[in-house]
Amino acid sequence: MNIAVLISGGVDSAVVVHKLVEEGKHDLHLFYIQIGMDDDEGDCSAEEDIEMCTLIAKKYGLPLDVVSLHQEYWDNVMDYALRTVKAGLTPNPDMMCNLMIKFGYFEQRWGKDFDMTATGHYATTDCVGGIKYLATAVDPVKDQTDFLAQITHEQLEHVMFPIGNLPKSEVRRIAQEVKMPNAYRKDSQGICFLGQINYNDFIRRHLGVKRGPIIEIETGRKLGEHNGYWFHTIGQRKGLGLSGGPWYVVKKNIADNAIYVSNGYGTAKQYGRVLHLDEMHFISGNPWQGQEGTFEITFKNRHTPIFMPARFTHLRGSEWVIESERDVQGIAPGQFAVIYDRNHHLCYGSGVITGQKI
Ligand SMILES: Nc1ncnc2c1ncn2[C@@H]1O[C@H](COP(=O)(O)OP(=O)(O)OP(=O)(O)O)[C@@H](O)[C@H]1O
Repeated sequence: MNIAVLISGGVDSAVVVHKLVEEGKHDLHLFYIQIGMDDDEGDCSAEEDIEMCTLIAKKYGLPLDVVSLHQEYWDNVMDYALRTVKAGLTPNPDMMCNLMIKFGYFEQRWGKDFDMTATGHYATTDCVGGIKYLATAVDPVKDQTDFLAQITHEQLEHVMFPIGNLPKSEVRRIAQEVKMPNAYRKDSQGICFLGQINYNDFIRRHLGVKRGPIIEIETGRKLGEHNGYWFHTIGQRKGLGLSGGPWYVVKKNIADNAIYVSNGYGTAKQYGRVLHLDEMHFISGNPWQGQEGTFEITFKNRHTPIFMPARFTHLRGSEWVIESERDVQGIAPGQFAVIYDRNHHLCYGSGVITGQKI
């Protein structure tokens, strides 16, 4: 098979290369996607990544192309992130990055010329009734299906995740055993390609600062001031600068730039059980097509190893409702809720959270 391998300079995608080479039956072509910062400052982390990718390509005698999707990234992913926070909602840039960059523009320009594209995402695929589904990784802590749940079926058909069936510890062990140049490199952190930049700095640069009140929701008492509702997300605790905490953001009022908070770890205002979804996207089609009623699922509304059991009901069009069996912390409109089967093996897709009723 002719395979395009997306490598980042990190250990996961390096082990993907090793595993595919080991299979001994593929022609591999490595690609590094360059994004760069939004100003034209040099990007040292990219230089280091490219150096690492070059060493990996040399080690296995494989071709490596460094391709740029700089403009596409800023025009799509970051524009989406800014529009979403400006509307008072919570974005998920990683989700959009996979949909639009790694499996979007990359596929259209380069991936399409190969039989398959391989990445180091922690995810798997499974075939049920002749249909390919996205499925969870064996390592629940590393599972990244919640960042992949917007991809299309066409994209899924063309992608493979060669390390999704390995625990992270095993991936590291392989990297050390084969003396991969990055075997001891730290895992990347942060949003997608933006590992190195501070997200708050980015928002500040584009949306500026606008002082507004922080109000205790139960009493209406003003407790302090914030620098703009766009810096705060429902369910968030950090960065409020209030004493006598913990304080959690439980509501935002965009019109008057007010943030509402509630005190204490167990504050009821922080939790909900009902999540309304719109724009529900099923990667491999609606698994309950033609069936009426309520379906048993598990779901996530944030990047966490915990899958929450729930019931899932179709309302109308692309609107669905999740009724969680347990309290859900920080239900943030704009975020995606990712839907899995009851055993959290198959990932069916995701929808955008529009609101909640407690
Ligand atoms: N700059 C890039 N160029 C090409 N592919 C990339 C790039 N960044 C990430 N990828 C691909 O997407 C996968 C998941 O990216 P993520 O940012 O989650 O990295 P990760 O899980 O730390 O993996 P790695 O250890 O390979 O960096 C990577 O394993 C790689 O296949």
